[in-house]
Amino acid sequence: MRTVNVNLGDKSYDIIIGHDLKKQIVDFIQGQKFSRKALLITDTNIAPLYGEKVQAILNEAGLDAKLAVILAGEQSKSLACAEDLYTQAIQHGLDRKSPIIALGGGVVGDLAGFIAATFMRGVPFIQMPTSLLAQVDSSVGGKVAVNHALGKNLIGAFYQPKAVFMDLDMMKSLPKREIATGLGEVVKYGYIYDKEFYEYLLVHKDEILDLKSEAISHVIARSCEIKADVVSQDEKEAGLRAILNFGHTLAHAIEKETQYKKYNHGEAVAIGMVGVAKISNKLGMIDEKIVTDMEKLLAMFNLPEKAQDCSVENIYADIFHDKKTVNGKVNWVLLEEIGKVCISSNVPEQIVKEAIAEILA
Ligand SMILES: NC(=O)c1ccc[n+]([C@@H]2O[C@H](COP(=O)([O-])OP(=O)(O)OC[C@H]3O[C@@H](n4cnc5c(N)ncnc54)[C@H](O)[C@@H]3O)[C@@H](O)[C@H]2O)c1
Ligand SMILES: O=C(O)C(=O)C[C@@H](O)[C@H](O)[C@H](O)COP(=O)(O)O
Ligand SMILES: [Zn+2]
Repeated sequence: MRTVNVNLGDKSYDIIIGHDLKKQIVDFIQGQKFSRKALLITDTNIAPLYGEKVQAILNEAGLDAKLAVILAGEQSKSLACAEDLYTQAIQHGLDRKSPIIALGGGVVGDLAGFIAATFMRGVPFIQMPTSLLAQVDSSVGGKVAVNHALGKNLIGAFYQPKAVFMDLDMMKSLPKREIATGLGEVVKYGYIYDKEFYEYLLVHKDEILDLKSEAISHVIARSCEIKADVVSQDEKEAGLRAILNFGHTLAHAIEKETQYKKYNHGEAVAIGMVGVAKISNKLGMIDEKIVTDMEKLLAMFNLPEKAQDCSVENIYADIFHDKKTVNGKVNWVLLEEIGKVCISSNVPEQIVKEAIAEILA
């Protein structure tokens, strides 16, 4: 078992990574002053696999947790779905000290966290991520949100969980495509922060894809350490935290333009990273070889480098809804070298449009 701490003063919390975390979960909950009524939010794929098992653990810890099951998929990250969950929380009798527990991938985590942040102006929140993407990224750092028709994650908050419990055994039921999507965010950490980690990914790619225990737990723990390190320095994205958005300006536009159906988030991030690497190359910041090596690494992890069914004009229009856009200027996270990025709002329109054209199939 490994523990990574997210150091945020009185909002600090632990990420517990391991197998069979029943004891850790029970001990943690019994050490809190939670009310008995709780809401365990999960989705239609995860409920039959782990819903009752986790409900029983919560019960053993003294909670009366109602299992609330949302439809699996990005479409559920909506205000309509949030409204239904508020109703279930009220009907089950939750109060201000009642915990909300997210058992699922990033969709469940972002949505449940949004409910926890807003229900009764904020109730305790616990993350139990079940997808690789959620374990390496979305369950850590406190970004919670739902989507708006005009863009991704536009309605949300920064709301930290009280604890994150990652059961590595849950990875066994994860479809292969979801492993790849998680690896999209993992690759991101190498490029933005840690060249050694990037090299580890290259050397150990087969063990990672086969979910070999040592390799996958290192990948998850190192990803959490990097994210915790960044978030601890800049919880609310005043500056540094924007590096975690590497590739996301284009990714979110691609997801929206394809109605969140064609590309998973991590796949869109892969394409978006190629896009910003191309922009960085066109600006003379990096050699073309870094871009082609990135394409090769992503392909090794079964990730796409080009997006279908999008137009340059639509993607270009969407990027202005990005949360890093200020006064009509997009703040781009650009690559300086492997392991180092910088932020720049000074990228000519022509270069952006050329790069977008090159990542569209
Ligand atoms: N808050 C953040 O910091 C942050 C970071 C990255 C991504 N995100 C968000 O996360 C979402 C993507 O997360 P995701 O990739 O986990 O998607 P997801 O939640 O849709 O999960 C992917 C699929 O895998 C299934 N699944 C999850 N765990 C499983 C398991 N153990 N066994 C079998 N099936 C399982 C789900 O039911 C779903 O069908 C996006 O909305 C993205 O914007 C948020
Ligand atoms: O935690 C962060 O900060 C991130 O940017 C992590 C991203 O992987 C994640 O997709 C995030 O939700 C995107 O943030 P947003 O502010 O662009 O919605
Ligand atoms: Zn992301």
